Amino acid sequence: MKIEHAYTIVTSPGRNFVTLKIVTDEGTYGIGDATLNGREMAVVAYLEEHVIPALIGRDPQRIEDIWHYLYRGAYWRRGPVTMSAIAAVDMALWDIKAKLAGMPLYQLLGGKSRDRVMVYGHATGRDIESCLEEVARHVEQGYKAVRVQAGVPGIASIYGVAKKEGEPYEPADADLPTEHVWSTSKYLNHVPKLFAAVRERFGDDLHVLHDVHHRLTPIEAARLGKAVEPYNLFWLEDCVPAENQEGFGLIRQHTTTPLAVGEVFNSLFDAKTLIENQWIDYIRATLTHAGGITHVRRIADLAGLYHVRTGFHGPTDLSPVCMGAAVHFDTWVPNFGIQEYMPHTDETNAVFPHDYRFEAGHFIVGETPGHGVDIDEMLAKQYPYKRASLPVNRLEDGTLWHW
Ligand SMILES: O=C(O)C(=O)C[C@H](O)[C@H](O)CO
Ligand SMILES: [Mg+2]
Repeated sequence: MKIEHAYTIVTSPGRNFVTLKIVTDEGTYGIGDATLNGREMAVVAYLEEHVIPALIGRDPQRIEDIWHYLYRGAYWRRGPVTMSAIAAVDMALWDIKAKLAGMPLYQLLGGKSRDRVMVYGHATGRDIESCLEEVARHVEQGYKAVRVQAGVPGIASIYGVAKKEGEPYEPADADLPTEHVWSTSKYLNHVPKLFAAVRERFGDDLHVLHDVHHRLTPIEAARLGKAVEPYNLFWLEDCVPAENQEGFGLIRQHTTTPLAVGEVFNSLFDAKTLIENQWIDYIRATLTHAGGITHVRRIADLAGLYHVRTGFHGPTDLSPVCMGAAVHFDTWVPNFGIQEYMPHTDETNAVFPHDYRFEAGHFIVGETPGHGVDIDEMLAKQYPYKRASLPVNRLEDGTLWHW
C-alpha cells in the first residue's frame, strides 16, 4: 500500500482550521488537524512545500518510521510549525491504520481504560456575579468540572472573558493583534475573591479550574497558589511562562494547589524537567501541537512514571479532528486526568461530522473505525480563510508582557 496523494484543506466556519488529508492507492483516507492558531498558513506552507512531496509513495502503515523521517529528516528539530505539521500526518496515518483494521482508534492504542472521559467547560463573565451564572449554567448542563475566568476591576480586557456578555469567547479577534493592558496586582487581589464566591455558591463537590495564561512570575504564582488553597482547585494552569522549567520548582515549594502546564509545548523535551522533578500534576501538551499520537504517547508514558496525569488542551482553535483523536487517546491513556472542552459552533460541527458525544459532563468515544471524524470538503469551501491574530498584553506603563 502506498500514499497516493495528500493535500491541505483550509476552512473558516467561524474560525480558521487547517486539515491534512492523506489518500492511499487503495482508496482509504485519513485526516489530521494542523491548526496553529494565528499562524495557520505557516503550517500549510510547511506541509505543502516540505512534507507532502516527501510522503508520496511511502507505506502509510509505517507510522513510526514516517514520524522519525519527518522529525529527524528536517534536521531542524521541534518548534510548533514543524510539530503541528508532523502531528497532522501522524493523526491521519493512525486514522488510516484504524480504518484498515476496522477498529476505533482506542482499540489500536490498547483498548479502553475507562468508559467515559471527564471534561471541563469554560465559565466566563465580566464580573463575579455573571461568572457565577455561567458556572450555574454549566452545572445544569451536567458538567462536573468548570474553568472559571472573570473580569477584573480596573482591567478592561482580559484573557478568557468575552467582550460582550453571553457571547462565546474567541481570543483571535482581529486581523492583527489587539492590545490589552495588564495589571498583576489587580489580578492577584481579585482571583481569591472569585473562588471564595464560587465555593460559597456551589459547595465543595464541583471541580473548579483556573487559567493564569502565563502572566505571573514564579513568586507571584506561589502567592496565588497559596491564596486559593482554601478553595481546593482542580488545577491552576500556566501560572508562569514555562520556558524556564526550574521556575516551577519555586512555585511547588510554596503551594499544594495542583499545577497544569503545557498547551504551548510541542515536544517531550519541553516537559521533561517538569515531569521528572514532579513539579507539575497535569500535562496539557496536545496531539495537534506536540507531534501527534506517536509523540504525545511518549510524553504521557513518561508522565505516568511520576504521577503526572493528562489534561489535554481543547479550545475551539483545535478542530474537531484533534478533539476526536483526543477522545480516543483519553479513553485509552492509563494516566488520564481531564479533557478541556470548548464546544465548536454548529457551522464547524457541520464541516467536521464526528461520532464522539457529550453526555453528563463527559465525552463518550465513538465506535466508527478510525478516529471517527470526517470533513465535508464541499461545505468547507464555503468558508474561506481570513487572517486572525491573538492579542498582546502590555503593562500599565506600556511594557510588552505575556498575554
Ligand atoms: O484553552 C486554553 O486553556 C487556552 O489557554 C486557550 C489558548 O489561549 C488558545 O488556544 C490560544 O490559541
Ligand atoms: Mg490555557
